[in-house]
Amino acid sequence: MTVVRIENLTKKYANRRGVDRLSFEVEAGQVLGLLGPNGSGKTTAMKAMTGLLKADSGSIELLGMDPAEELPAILERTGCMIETPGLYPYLTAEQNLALTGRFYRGFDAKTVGPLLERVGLLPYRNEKVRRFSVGMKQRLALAAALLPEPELLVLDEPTNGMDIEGTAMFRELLLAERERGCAAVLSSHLAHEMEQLCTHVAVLKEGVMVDSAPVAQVLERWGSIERYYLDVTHSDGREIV
Ligand SMILES: Nc1ncnc2c1ncn2[C@@H]1O[C@H](COP(=O)(O)OP(=O)(O)OP(=O)(O)O)[C@@H](O)[C@H]1O
Repeated sequence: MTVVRIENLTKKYANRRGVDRLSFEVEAGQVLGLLGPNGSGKTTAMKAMTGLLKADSGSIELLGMDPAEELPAILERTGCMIETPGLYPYLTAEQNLALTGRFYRGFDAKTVGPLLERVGLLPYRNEKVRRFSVGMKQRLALAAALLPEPELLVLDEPTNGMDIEGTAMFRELLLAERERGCAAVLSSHLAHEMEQLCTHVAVLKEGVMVDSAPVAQVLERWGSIERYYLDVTHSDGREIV
């Protein structure tokens, strides 16, 4: 099943930066990694595809639906973690998840404890989020994204600020979600992490997708995502490594 179908997605800010005619598809059980230098348009692409930003043109289909018409139905089945996590600082970790969970039909409050355990926050469940570190907030935002048992995850630099245990936890968790048939789009600057998590990668440069490929093919031809990335982003012949 095709979970994400994006065609010619364009979103330009007033300063003409943004993304230009992006096209990609993600099937159930696939994880697409967006790579690209700072400011290349990864966050903009993720915001535009999930309706956080209104696209200028192009077509977006998520879970077989058009977000312009059926955004609530899509969000019911989607977990998002884009830029600053939308957490309530004066509530505890547990209260945050219980409150966010109420937005999802069929939410069972009994799932909150196991979810906090999955992201390693069970010992902190009764602490207010305003005292959390950056990595702890990322862990909680990840738990919130998993609340709806998503069929689609959209994660912008999810391991930013996470410690080594956190990144290992994230890897196990995403691989389990992938195994379950969940589709994901994620961005990261960690090429090695992408190799472990993604089935496909796409490289953005100045708002344009300059290349995309299945990870297996990248590893076969380039040996690593880092080499592939450096090759396609510096294809003007300059030596970089
Ligand atoms: N609200 C905004 N108004 C104007 N320009 C913006 C806005 N948000 C982003 N941009 C510009 O759009 C371009 C793409 O930004 P975006 O945040 O999507 O990049 P990114 O690939 O996610 O970067 P990073 O790797 O640093 O997170 C950049 O040139 C940025 O300066």
